Amino acid sequence: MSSNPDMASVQELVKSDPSQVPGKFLVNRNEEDEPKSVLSSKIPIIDLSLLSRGQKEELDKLDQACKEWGFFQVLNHGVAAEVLQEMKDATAKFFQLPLEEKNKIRMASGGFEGYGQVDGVTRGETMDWSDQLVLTLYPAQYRMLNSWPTEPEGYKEAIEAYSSEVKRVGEELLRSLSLIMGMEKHTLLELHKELLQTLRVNYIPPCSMPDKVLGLSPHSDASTITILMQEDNVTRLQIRKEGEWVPVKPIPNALVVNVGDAIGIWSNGNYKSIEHRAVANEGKLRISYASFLFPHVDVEVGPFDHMVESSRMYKKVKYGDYLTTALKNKLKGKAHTEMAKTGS
Ligand SMILES: O=C(O)CCC(=O)C(=O)O
Ligand SMILES: [Fe+2]
Repeated sequence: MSSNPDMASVQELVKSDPSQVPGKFLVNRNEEDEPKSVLSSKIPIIDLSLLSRGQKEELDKLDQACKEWGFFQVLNHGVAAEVLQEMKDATAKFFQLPLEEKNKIRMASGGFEGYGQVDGVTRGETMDWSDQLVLTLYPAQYRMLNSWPTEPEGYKEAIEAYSSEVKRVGEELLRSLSLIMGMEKHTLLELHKELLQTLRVNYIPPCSMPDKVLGLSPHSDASTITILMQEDNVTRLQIRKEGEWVPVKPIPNALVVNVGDAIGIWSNGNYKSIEHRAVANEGKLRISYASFLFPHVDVEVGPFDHMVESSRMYKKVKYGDYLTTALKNKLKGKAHTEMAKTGS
């Protein structure tokens, strides 16, 4: 992801002329590409409090969810509703600030943090119908504080409060994942050397031609896991299940979790890091909050021997190299995963 400082934000574009959709945003979407909602209600729901107690049935459910879906919604995660709400309220206020104000923390060209857009046009690709705010949260010493919003008042604190809760939930999930992957509770976390956490806020404005654009192009996440907060009552996230797009209907106060590529590789593909995308809609703005948890760049990620049944689907890759490839291939389906495949 890189950002062109001269490019107006999608939000500004809509503000100046809601009927206008420049060609660089137009994508070809055909009939098969349209979502089928029949499977929506089947997306697994996991109770974190049961996982934390080590309840066998819930762990089995998590195992199934990772194998069959790679996506699940988490309830009883213990994050206070106010913490979620304050994050949403402060973020809404941030995006309402004038462009000059948001531009104070504009993502540098070729950089990854701050306020900006996913710019694919320079690579001959279409652009996503969204603006972003990207920040590194943990380890705290990696924070680039000059990319952090100084307004609205209390936003930094809201981000911090929300993210420290996401970290707790993430670590809890990684302990359960470690168990269902046949290891000690702490093994997976230890393998990370350092657990990194980045936040991407996705701002998808309404669009007069919602079927002709994508809020976020199809991609799988390069992370270990991703923890996503959606808005209630706005369904925009779709996940690819057996070739079909399945909408993920928000459950109030639930967190959506997906298996990222690192777990996909460690589990030799037993756990699915699946493609997902976000669509726009004519009437309503939608903001989402994706927290990516991932290992230190020096960590070698390869299939665990005990999870390889017949053939090894992936080779060992240095996570930093993998991440760089993923960032360069930004949101191009699963193209970036090729580098870790055996035979590549
Ligand atoms: O907006 C969403 O629901 C999905 C966000 C996402 O996939 C991402 O930021 O990687
Ligand atoms: Fe994603």
